[in-house]
Amino acid sequence: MKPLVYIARELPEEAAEFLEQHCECRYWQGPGDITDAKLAEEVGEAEGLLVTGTPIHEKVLAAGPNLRVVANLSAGYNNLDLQALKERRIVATHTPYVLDDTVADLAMALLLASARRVPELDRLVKAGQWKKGMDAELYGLDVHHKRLGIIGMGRIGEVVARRASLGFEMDVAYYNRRRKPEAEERLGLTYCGLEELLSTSDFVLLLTPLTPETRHLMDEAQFKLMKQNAVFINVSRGETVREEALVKALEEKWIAGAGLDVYEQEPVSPDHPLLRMDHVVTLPHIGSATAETRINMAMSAAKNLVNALTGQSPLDIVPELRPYFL
Ligand SMILES: NC(=O)C1=CN([C@@H]2O[C@H](COP(=O)(O)OP(=O)(O)OC[C@H]3O[C@@H](n4cnc5c(N)ncnc54)[C@H](O)[C@@H]3O)[C@@H](O)[C@H]2O)C=CC1
Ligand SMILES: O=C(O)C(=O)CO
Repeated sequence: MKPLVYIARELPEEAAEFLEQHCECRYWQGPGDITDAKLAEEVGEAEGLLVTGTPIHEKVLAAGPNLRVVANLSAGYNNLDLQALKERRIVATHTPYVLDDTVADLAMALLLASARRVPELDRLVKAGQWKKGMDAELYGLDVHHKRLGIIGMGRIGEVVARRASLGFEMDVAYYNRRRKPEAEERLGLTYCGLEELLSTSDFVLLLTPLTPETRHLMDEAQFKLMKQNAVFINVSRGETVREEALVKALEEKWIAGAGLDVYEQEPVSPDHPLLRMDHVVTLPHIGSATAETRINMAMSAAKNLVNALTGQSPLDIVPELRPYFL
């Protein structure tokens, strides 16, 4: 008999077909995105769950007595209560590596768009406001040969660093939980403390996971350290930044601008002050959202789910749970 799995989101055809071959699949039918409360109602006898971002905590796990695996269709897994999973001996997986290039491209796109004011000037042209001779107040900032400070030099951080260093000849500095001498050598990176990184970088890119240590890592004190002509880019999770502090930093011109893919509340409220600022580029959490990469991520999550249910070791067990399942 095939194991029963509950799929809490839409999947590309390839991944759905693969899962159907190996599992009996039940799907969330909507409306809208599933909530943790709804998931607790739906899980029933399922042995496996496939989710993106839905909070998975004790109440959800307790509602599914047969659960053996939670496959998270994303690289970040801050939606998972790891302690509850560990106590119930339920393995959890994520989808690293397959999205690194795509997310790094998006980080560079945000950096370039913010520095060269691409969305703002696009709006100006389309509004028929292009006058001959460009006002100096619309000039942007150079990217090439500037200093990029990356906070969180992991898989994606390294791919961004390669683009910035080799492509744009930027001077790349980084701050990380641990130093990476091999990457320093290969990519010409400079390691520095957080304060030094913030006070010397022209662009600051946040790329850490969301954890209790990184929650509100960027607060008033950190924005105050940044240079007045520096730009802040966030591609990690919204809650790594105290948004109120970012708004203040932008309103009071402690920094020159920001490029954001993620927010404390998603979708961000339409009346959020950040959306009224021309010097802020806002994207709707699309770091990995290309057709090709979303298929690869879905296949990765599906294979992890099937492996776990058929007694093979899943490839991408979240690091904190590996010691208990490998
Ligand atoms: N905007 C988007 O669509 C996407 C966002 N992400 C976010 O990016 C994050 C990073 O992804 P990866 O590079 O794959 O993860 P990773 O685990 O390879 O890298 C994270 C790095 O952050 C460092 N780090 C962790 N805590 C830290 C701390 N307190 N201080 C300094 N450094 C710390 C780690 O040592 C590691 O080097 C994900 O956890 C996710 O939240 C990932 C993919 C897409
Ligand atoms: O993978 C992730 O962590 C995302 O945020 C979406 O791709």
